[in-house]
Amino acid sequence: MLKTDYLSQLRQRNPLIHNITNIVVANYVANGLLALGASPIMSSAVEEMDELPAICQALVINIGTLTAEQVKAMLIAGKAANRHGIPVVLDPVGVGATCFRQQTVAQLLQEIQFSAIRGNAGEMAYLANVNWQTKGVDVGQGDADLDHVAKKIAQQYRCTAVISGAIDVISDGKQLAHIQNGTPLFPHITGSGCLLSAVCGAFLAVAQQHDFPALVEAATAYAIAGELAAKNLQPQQVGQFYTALLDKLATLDSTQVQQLARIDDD
Ligand SMILES: Nc1ncnc2c1ncn2[C@@H]1O[C@H](COP(=O)(O)OP(=O)(O)O)[C@@H](O)[C@H]1O
Ligand SMILES: Cc1ncsc1CCOP(=O)(O)O
Ligand SMILES: [Mg+2]
Repeated sequence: MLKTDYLSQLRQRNPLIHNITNIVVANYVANGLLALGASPIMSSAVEEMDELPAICQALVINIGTLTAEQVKAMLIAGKAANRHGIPVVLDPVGVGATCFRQQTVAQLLQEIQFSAIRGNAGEMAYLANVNWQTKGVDVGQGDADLDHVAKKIAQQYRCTAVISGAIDVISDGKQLAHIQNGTPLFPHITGSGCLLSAVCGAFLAVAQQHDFPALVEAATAYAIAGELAAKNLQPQQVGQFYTALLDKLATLDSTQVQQLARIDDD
């Protein structure tokens, strides 16, 4: 049962969301945030990383196509965001794939306080040091206890962990929520997880530190937008889904989200 309506506040307040993200999805994420009612700025120039957190309401750090220059930018921006008290989201894209990603994520987690970490089960199992067969940036294979993984990450990094998948698992280290909404079409477009991480940032931007309920609503609203976008589409109509998701993010309303939400919260 969803009792919050941060979506309406997001639409009213149009929060400015700073994204340090990857070259694969930047345009799609910007359009997805705009459709939802937020205002995106995509930037990773070290020259402006100290200034942006003063005018933004959240920062989203995504390591998808990481460079040494971007690492510097992420550290400056993340620390400045902490000083300004704005929420920071980490999307550890493909963290298990290379040493560079592993070392960078370890440093980011060491030096920046994140409000949320959002990844697929492969990425989050890696962060929890739990066995999983990762596959690049995709989810890979495994049978880990994702409730344990989410709680462990949330406790270890004093944040809220969002593990996306057929069932999203969200925990603040104590509470747990399982979101059944979504569509199998999601994993067939690139950027679906990166956009979810940015949507998490937009909801945190208006949540006044009520992170857990805001992230439950963010993941539920996003999954429902996908469900509605996938209606009447064939499994191979991935291009239609890609654009229909933007349309549904633009037209989604809180009543729909509350009516269609399928959440088991413990
Ligand atoms: N098999 C699935 N069935 C339904 N929804 C899914 C499935 N896999 C992922 N999703 C949804 O897709 C969105 C992106 O998550 P995911 O694909 O896990 O991220 P990533 O692209 O980082 O791997 C989330 O809203 C998640 O709930
Ligand atoms: C394919 C790819 N390679 C580096 S980043 C990226 C996009 C990943 O996007 P998502 O995690 O949302 O699927
Ligand atoms: Mg991803």
